[in-house]
Amino acid sequence: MTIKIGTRGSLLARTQSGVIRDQLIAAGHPAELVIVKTAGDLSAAPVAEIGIGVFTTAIRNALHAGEIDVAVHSYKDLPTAPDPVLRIAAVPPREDSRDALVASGGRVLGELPAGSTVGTSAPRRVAQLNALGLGLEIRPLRGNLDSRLGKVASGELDAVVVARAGLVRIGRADEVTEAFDPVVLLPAPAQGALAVECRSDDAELVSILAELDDAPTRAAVDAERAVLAALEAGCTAPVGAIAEVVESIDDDGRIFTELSLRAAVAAEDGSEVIRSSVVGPVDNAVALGRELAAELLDRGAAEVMRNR
Ligand SMILES: NCc1[nH]cc(CCC(=O)O)c1CC(=O)O
Repeated sequence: MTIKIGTRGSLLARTQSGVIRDQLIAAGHPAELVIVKTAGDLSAAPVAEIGIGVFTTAIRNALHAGEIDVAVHSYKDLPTAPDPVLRIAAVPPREDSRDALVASGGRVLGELPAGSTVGTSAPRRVAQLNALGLGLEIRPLRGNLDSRLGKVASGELDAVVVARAGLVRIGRADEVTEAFDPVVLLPAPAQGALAVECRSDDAELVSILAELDDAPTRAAVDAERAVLAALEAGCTAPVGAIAEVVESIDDDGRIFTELSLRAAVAAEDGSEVIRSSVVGPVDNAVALGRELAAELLDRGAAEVMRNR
């Protein structure tokens, strides 16, 4: 039986699903891509208007209906609420999680004069860019990566901000003029990671896909998404989070691994940013995320997010 992998039709989606297909084939499991159209492909409206799950609902429906066996999602596009009959059977090793600037003339952010136009529709990016106080003119931006980059090439915009992982996957990482340190721009929870999903009752596929799982990546995205879920915020919320498995040394000089998690909530006009961080056991990722969210809420995160 050939494993049917459902994917969106964009170059990015086909490329990242193609990598999973090739890995399955290499492991001796015949597999093929099936293109599924999603609401996010049919509308150019901002994601905040079309709603959470615009890129993933149609693909999940195809999985429910048995039209496909596996779905490959950009993890950050998935709603935080788990699907009762589906399972994320693998989270492969993460690509670069950082946001990236693509500016004309090879410029970095600090070289853009006040009044420069920067395209992005993600409230999280808008909020954090505004908070830098550089006087940038933020312009709405949607569509596939190719058309976004085209707006810089054509001179319509001075720059755009996109996920670096997307450009790496489609072979255009060389167009990045600055990759933002998370201190400047905290990425979306799970940015740069993939979620490989199948029906939970498909035991054979669950175990085949488990081979593609990367435990440190899974721990990191679990923590980041726990922050988002506990803030009751979706993928369009002005919430950034990044977790990394780091090495620490205990009192006896022994090296051990821990999960380091940072998160930020920002008002869309950039007037307020609340940041916090926590370090804890890798096997406690979700609890760590909830702990950090509770601290952000204590410090007024709900108020800041409402201020949009
Ligand atoms: N919201 C759309 C989306 N979903 C995943 C990626 C990029 C790849 C990734 O983060 O894994 C993008 C584009 C972007 O944010 O620039």
